[in-house]
Parts: sequence; structure tokens; C-alpha cells
Amino acid sequence: MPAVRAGNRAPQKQKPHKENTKSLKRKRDQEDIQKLQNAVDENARNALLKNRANKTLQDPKSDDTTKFSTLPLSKPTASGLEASHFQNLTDVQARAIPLGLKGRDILGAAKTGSGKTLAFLVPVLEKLYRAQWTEYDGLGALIISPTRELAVQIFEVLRKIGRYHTFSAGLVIGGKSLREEAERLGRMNILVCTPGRMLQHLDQTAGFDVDNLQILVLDEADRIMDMGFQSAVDALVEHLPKSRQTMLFSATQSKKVSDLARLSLKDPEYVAVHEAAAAATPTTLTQHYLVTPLAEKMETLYGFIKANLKSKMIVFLSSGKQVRFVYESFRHLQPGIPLLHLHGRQKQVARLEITSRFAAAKYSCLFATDVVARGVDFPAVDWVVQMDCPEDTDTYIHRVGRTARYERNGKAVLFLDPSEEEGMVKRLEQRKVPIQKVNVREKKKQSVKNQIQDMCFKNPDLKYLGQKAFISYTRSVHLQKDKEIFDLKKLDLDAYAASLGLPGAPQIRFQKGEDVKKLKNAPRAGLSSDSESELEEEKKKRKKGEVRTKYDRMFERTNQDVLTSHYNKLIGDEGQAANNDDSDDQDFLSVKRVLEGDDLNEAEWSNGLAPGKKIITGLGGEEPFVVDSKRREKMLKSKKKMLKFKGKGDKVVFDDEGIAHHPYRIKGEEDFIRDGSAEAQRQKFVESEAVKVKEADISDKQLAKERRREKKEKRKAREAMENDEAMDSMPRLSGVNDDEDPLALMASLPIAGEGERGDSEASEEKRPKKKAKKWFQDDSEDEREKIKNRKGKGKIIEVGEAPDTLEDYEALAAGLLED
Ligand SMILES: Nc1ncnc2c1ncn2[C@@H]1O[C@H](COP(=O)(O)OP(=O)(O)OP(=O)(O)O)[C@@H](O)[C@H]1O
Repeated sequence: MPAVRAGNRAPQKQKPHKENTKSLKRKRDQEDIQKLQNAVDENARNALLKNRANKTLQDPKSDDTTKFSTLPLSKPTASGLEASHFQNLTDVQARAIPLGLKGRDILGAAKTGSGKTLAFLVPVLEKLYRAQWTEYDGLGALIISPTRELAVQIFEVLRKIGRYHTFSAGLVIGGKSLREEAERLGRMNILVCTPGRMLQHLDQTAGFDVDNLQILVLDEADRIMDMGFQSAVDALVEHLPKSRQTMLFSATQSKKVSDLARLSLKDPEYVAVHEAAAAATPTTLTQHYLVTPLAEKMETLYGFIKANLKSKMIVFLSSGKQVRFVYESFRHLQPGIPLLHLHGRQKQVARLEITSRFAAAKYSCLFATDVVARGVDFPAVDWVVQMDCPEDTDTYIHRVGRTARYERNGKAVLFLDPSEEEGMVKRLEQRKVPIQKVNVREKKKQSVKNQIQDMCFKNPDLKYLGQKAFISYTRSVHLQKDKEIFDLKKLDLDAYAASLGLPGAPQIRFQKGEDVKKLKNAPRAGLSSDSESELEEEKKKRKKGEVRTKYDRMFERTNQDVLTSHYNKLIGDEGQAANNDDSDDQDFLSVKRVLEGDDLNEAEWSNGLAPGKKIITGLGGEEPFVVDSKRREKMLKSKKKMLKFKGKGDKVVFDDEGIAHHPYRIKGEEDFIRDGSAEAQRQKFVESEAVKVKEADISDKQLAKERRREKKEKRKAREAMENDEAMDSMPRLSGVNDDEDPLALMASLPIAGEGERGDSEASEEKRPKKKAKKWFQDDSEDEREKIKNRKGKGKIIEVGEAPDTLEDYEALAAGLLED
């Protein structure tokens, strides 16, 4: 919805002249766009020939045709690129942009850090520009990213290069209520989103129309199209119009026919820049692997970090629990470099803050899961360390791609257990990844095992994290598909547990198959000494014929309930998430917290009852609940049906202070007589209440008086400001505040899309709004002047500080690029 510009209203008599000028300008714009279109057609023909011939482009710096200035781009895009200091095209940009501008569907594949983001953002902006897209046309472009971090980054680049355009752009990654996001969606021309959240809006947000969509982009397309996002993406695409341009980009993009069909790509052009290259990774990247047994990984990593204190590094681990444990234990060990950690279970605000802290750091070590393995462009990362072997070569390529970006040098090192070496090295060779073996210098190794064990002994929270890390690691190895690389049986789990400071390997139980039976029938070999004595005791009791459920045993264990509270305290914000993700381990933990199908089997196994019969106690009811049939087992899962075994509750009422009382408590007869006659008691009650009312009345009046005074002061201040503004709008005298911000007036204009406003609100327009600080601090005054003088309706919303919280991004999402 257009904004009303109070200060720009032209007098009536000038109207015909202004209309003339407008129509002239419109005609000129049409002609310019037509010229641009012709140039695009011409350029695309050449690009197509080059791409088909699959010629490697010459050195970008020496070839004039690989400059952005030679591309048929609109002025706003060209200026945006120039202001963002992008001059020379990278290979993938030189090949993909001309075809993207022409409207072709594209499958783009190029090495990590080679500039794929601009390869799709430039065509997006240009397509909408040439279609003369306005706020009335609705959503024109949708850009999908697999992670929030990457979506934020794409949005940032779009914000930079699109600064002179008149589109509105938004970021849809969750974190705010659906309703808050929904209110803004309808006003957006370009959206950057994650698949799940976008689908939620398409399904639930009334009036959110995508019928006009012109262009769909999938960044890290292979990841978005894989199993994890499959159903969300398929459902999302169902909502979109078929007649649109679609572009898919990734460093590990393939021509998978099924994907093309799912996205209904039309005659897509495969732009695979590195297909002919000798390596799948950047040439500026040095890659090594070292063989270190699982049980020595902690000390190898610690030694590595100590030897590289003056660097910026990312250490990839296989799960959030691994990340938390290594981070917490190394934090205690204090290696001498700032440590950060990042995983998907952290709250969004924390994630954004950590990514921006790491981006800004000179020396830092970030422990992370694959949540930042793809696309994220941290500046100047020296090392990528893969402490846990990646699940496949694609993941390897993306992880190491966080360093050696855009012509910079970088180094990567992969830790492999001896059992993983052969399989992984073979896979990497097949994938054209040049990697060399190095040996760990024994003297560089730092034995931290004893220190970690000591810390775990003193600090049960850390021990608990260690147990979780152990379980999640073994689980991830067990679940890996590539069994040539990952074989749990070949790992020394006891030694690994000891390296995490645990007194013994936590018991693990596999989901299905023979392992379960073996484990159940065998004595508990891997248990700690505590557990062993517990088992002995258990056996004795069973002999006596005493019925003990699994839950009796669970509560007897020392480190379950007690540690949960410590653990939650330790991880603070993540407490809730940690509770949630406990469910991940349900089928892997020997001790379960939720009474479910599998539990029943184990309870049955351990309580010595006849097969198929269990007694569940501790439900609060009088009678024990005997599970002797399928029906009763089902019943156990129904809360409603179990209510009758829980006994009746007591009814209580709460007084004003929140203290609970029995509802029918009546004073005893003796007490009543002692307090005097009924009339005297009534009188006394009325008097005491009257005193209370009087006191309350005094404070209420005082409050009301203060509020009136505040209101009056505010009104006076406003009037004074209005007078000042009237003075400001008068012609300037030289020397009067000349350096005042030229955008201040525009920033104070009402926000577009707030709905039509009546006369009664017209006076609001005059009310000066808080003066916004500048967003683009690097813009020259000339550029600001250009923006100010630009014709057209719309809004500019500015955010004072650099966006590092979700709120900042939300503010941007509401106002980016809109004019
Ligand atoms: N034409 C260019 N000139 C200078 N720098 C560029 C150019 N294009 C991209 N860059 C810079 O190169 C870096 C990598 O770009 P980008 O993130 O787009 O890479 P990518 O190919 O998407 O990587 P990934 O595969 O990891 O997602 C960024 O810091 C970006 O600013």
C-alpha cells in the first residue's frame, strides 16, 4: 500500500504538468526496459553457446566481458552491486546470470565459496524489475534455504545489492508467532525462507497469495530435495504456479531426474562450472586427514587447538550432544582461545548471536554440528576440523567449504578412526577430493583424559553430558548408511567412554534385530562397577520372588533424576530443548523415562513375572494396574483411561494471596463463640475493610495524579517539537544545520500498508516520529540524495544498529527495499 507523503504534495495548478511528466517518464521507462530486454536476449545467446561448449572462462580479472558493468542490468541492480564492491564476475556468475536473466530454468553447480548467491539473486531482482513489479503484484520471488543461518545470510546479500530497488523483501524462518509473520507476508515481493515455515504459512495464512510467483530458487538444492525436507518441499511446490522460472544451486548439485520432475523444471540448463575441474574442492584449500583412534580424539583435538591458538577454526561434530560435551569440557580446560558452540537445538536468537560473534572474531574456535556445514559464509576461517567423520562426501565437501572461500586460502583436517580410514579415503578419491595423510606429532598430543575424568567426577553435570554424548555418537555411527566406513563393532567403546571421563560405557540398546536379544540375554558386560553391584542386588531380590518394576530400579539409580536438574541448570536456555531431544535417544538408552511399548518389554524381562504379565505400581491409585492383556497394555497409553487408577484429587480454592484452602473449611463452634456475637463480628469486619479501602483510595489517587502530570508533560514536549519542525520546513538560511540527514523526513513517513486512513488520522502525519539512524553507514551523501529524490510511492524503514537479533531482522523484513 502506498505511503502518503505529507511533504511532497504538489499544489493543484501544477497537476496537469506533473501528469504530463509522469506519462513521459512512464514511456521512457518502457523504452528502457525494452532495450534492456533486447540486450538480455543477445547476451543469453552467447552465454548459452559458451555453457554448451563448457569452455573454461579466462582469468576474470583480465577479461572485460566478465565484469558486472558489461552485463545488461538495470540501474538499481548495477548500482547496488557497485556499492557492495562487486566488480568481477566469478565463473558460475558469468555462466548462470545471463541465462537466469533470460528466464531459463537453471541447475547450477559450482564449488563452495564460488559466489552462487549472486548467481541467483541478480536474476531475481532483474526479473521483477523488468516486470515492473509493484507492491500490488504480491509475491514475485521465493528463495528457499535449508537452514535459518543461510536464509539470514542470503537476505543480507539481497539487502545489500537490492538497496536501490523498490521491492519489499522478507525473511520467513520462524522464531516469531505465525500471526505476526502472517501480517507482513501479504506485503512482500521477495521472500527468503526455510521450507517448513513457509509451508506452514501457505497452509494456514489466510489471504497469502502466491499465484503470481515469477521465480523460485532453491539454494543448497540437493539438501532441500533430500529425505529430510521431501514432504515439506513437495507440499510447498503444490501451492506454487507451474508457469514460473526455477533455479537450483548447490556445490554438490546433480542432474537427478526425479528432482527435476518434482519441481517441474522446463528444459533446464545445467551450469556445472567445476565439472571439468581436477578437484571438487577449491584449489586454494589444503586438505589432510589423520588417523587417531576414537578414544584419543579428545586429546588429539585439544593438542590441535593448543597448537593453533592464533587462528579461526570450525570443529564439526556429529551431534548437538557431542558439541555440548566437547565445548563444556574444553571450556573447563581453558585452551587459550575463545570457544563458541552452535547446534540446532539452541534458541534462534542465541544461534544468530553466536554466528555473528564467530563471524566478527579474529581468533576463535567454534564447535558445531552440520547446521553451519552448508552455505554459511564466515569470513576468514583458517581451519575446518572434522572431529567426527562426515556421513558422506557431499557433507565433507560442504564442511571444508567453510574455509578457502572466494580466492582465499584455507586448511582442512579430518580425524579418522583406523576403522574408518580405508572406506572414507576411497570415497574421497572417487569424488576427486585431493587429501593427504598426516601423522599426529606425539609430542603435540596433550593428554587431557585424566583431567576430563577428574572434572566429570567432581561435576555430575559434565558426566551427564558425557553420557549423552557417548550415546548420541554411538547412535549416529549405528545409523550411518555407509557400512564400509562406519562399523560400531570395530570401535573400542569402553576406551571411548573413558576418554569422555565416564567410569564405564553407558549401556546402549539397539532398535531391532539380534543385537537386542544378545544384549538382553547377556550379562550386562559394559556396565560400570556401580551398575554391576546393582545387578547383583537385583538378582538376589528376584530370587526372593519380590516384584520390582523397571521404575523401582530407575529411581534407585543415583544419577538420573538428580542430574537432570543439574543438567538443565548447566545448559540454561537449552534446558527445554534438551528435554525435548531426550526423545532422540529413547530407543537407545538403557533407562527410559517414558512408559512406552519398548519399556514394557524391558520391564517384563526384568521383573520376573510370567511372560506377558506386568504390574505397574506408583500411579497413585489404590489398586495396582496389572498388564496382562493387549487391551490393558493399550490402556496404559491412554491418559483418560488411566485416570481411574490415579485416585481422586482434592478440591482447593485460592485466596487473594494465592494460598490454597479447603473450600468447605468452617470455623468450629467454640472458636465462633469466642470471637463475640455475630453482629459484633460483622461490624468489626466492615470496619477493617473500610480502612483497607481508604488506604487503597489514597494510593490510587496519587497514581492517577502522576499519570495526568506525565501526559501533560508529553503533550507539551510534542507541541514544542511541532513548532521546531514548522521552523525546519521553512527555507533554510545558509549555515543552519546543513549537515542534517537528508533521509530523516522519509524515515519519519507513515508505514505503507497500514490501511486507508481517515481525516481524523491526518493530523498524525504531522506528528514527528523518532528520528531513525542510518542503516547504510557507508552510503555516500550522493547516494542518499538519489534515494531521497527517487520518484514513486512506498516506504523506507531503517534500522539503527546492525541486525544481530531476530527483532532487527524482522524490522528489516518489514521494510527492505521498499520505496
Ligand atoms: N563477484 C564477486 N566478487 C567478489 N566477491 C564475491 C563475488 N561473488 C561472491 N563473492 C564473495 O564470495 C564469498 C562466497 O560467496 P557465496 O556465499 O555466494 O558462495 P557459494 O558458492 O554460495 O558457497 P557455498 O557453496 O558454500 O554456499 C562471499 O563472501 C561473497 O561475498
